[in-house]
Amino acid sequence: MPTPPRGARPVSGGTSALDLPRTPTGVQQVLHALRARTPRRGAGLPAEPRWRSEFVDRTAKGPRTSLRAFGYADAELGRWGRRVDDTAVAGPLRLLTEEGLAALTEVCDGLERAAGTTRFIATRRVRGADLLSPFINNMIRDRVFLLACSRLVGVPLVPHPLRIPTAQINYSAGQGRREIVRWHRDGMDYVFTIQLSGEEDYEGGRFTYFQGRTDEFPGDGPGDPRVREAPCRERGATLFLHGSRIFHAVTPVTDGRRVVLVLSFFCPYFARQDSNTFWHLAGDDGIPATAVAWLRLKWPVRNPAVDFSLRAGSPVVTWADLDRD
Ligand SMILES: O=C(O)CCC(=O)C(=O)O
Ligand SMILES: [Fe+2]
Repeated sequence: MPTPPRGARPVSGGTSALDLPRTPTGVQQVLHALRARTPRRGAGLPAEPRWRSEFVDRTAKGPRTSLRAFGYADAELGRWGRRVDDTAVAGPLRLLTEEGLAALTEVCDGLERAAGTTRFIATRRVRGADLLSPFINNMIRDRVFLLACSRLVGVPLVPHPLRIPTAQINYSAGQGRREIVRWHRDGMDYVFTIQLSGEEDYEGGRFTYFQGRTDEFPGDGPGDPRVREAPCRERGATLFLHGSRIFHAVTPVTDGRRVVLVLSFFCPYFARQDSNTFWHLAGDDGIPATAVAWLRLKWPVRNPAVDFSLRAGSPVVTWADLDRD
């Protein structure tokens, strides 16, 4: 059995996490795509603070677990020369300073009024938050921020060129509807979550993942010891997950309010391995918006680092940039 990442512990409540529903597949997934609409663009959003590069904590460091510990074989890992794409989980850690975190929280609170629901994976959320917020846009396209993220994962990262799923804010409240994140794996390979509320703000809402290969999920069924909780309930806690290779879910928020920013990145050098499928994306955003984004992702390139950075509206990040100055 693979060893749990440092700091991870079996999910509290034991078997209950595996009872969460799973994201629809097959015909149900196509039905979601037909019903989904392009995310709304809200007018009249509140003024927000300005992003500053100094908000990045350049000393950010934290525990790291390899995809091998999830049962993936060497031959299944992406490679570019001697570099290997093998980070499964990194963190939790703090990526932003206290001041940066306060500013980001203010921005995401202000965007809540633009939140919609699709019930495909998560309930209430804002997709394409960087298309609404100059702060989030400048943050995820800031070279200092991108270098910090790239170094934590060990591969060059730029914002995902699909754009709509690049920056997403999940809001869950303990009243009324049962707000959960179903068991799923992301279409995205490189996903960071930043907690914008702390454990004092809500009950439940535990980030849960399956420490095994995706084709082994749901493993031995309820009570599988590979279902683990990531210890990231502190405000500001940032967790990297190789989203497409790890099943994960969030248990229901039963009281209070939980807000999480989910950022998806892309490694230009591994563009061919990008795990998104058309229908997974269309289930969230509808077919017309996905068709346009899909072309942006799949059109052939000459220099991956340069071309995909242009497509993502980002500064270029190369392998050489991973080595500290
Ligand atoms: O809300 C969270 O903590 C993570 C949600 C998630 O996995 C997702 O939106 O893909
Ligand atoms: Fe996810």
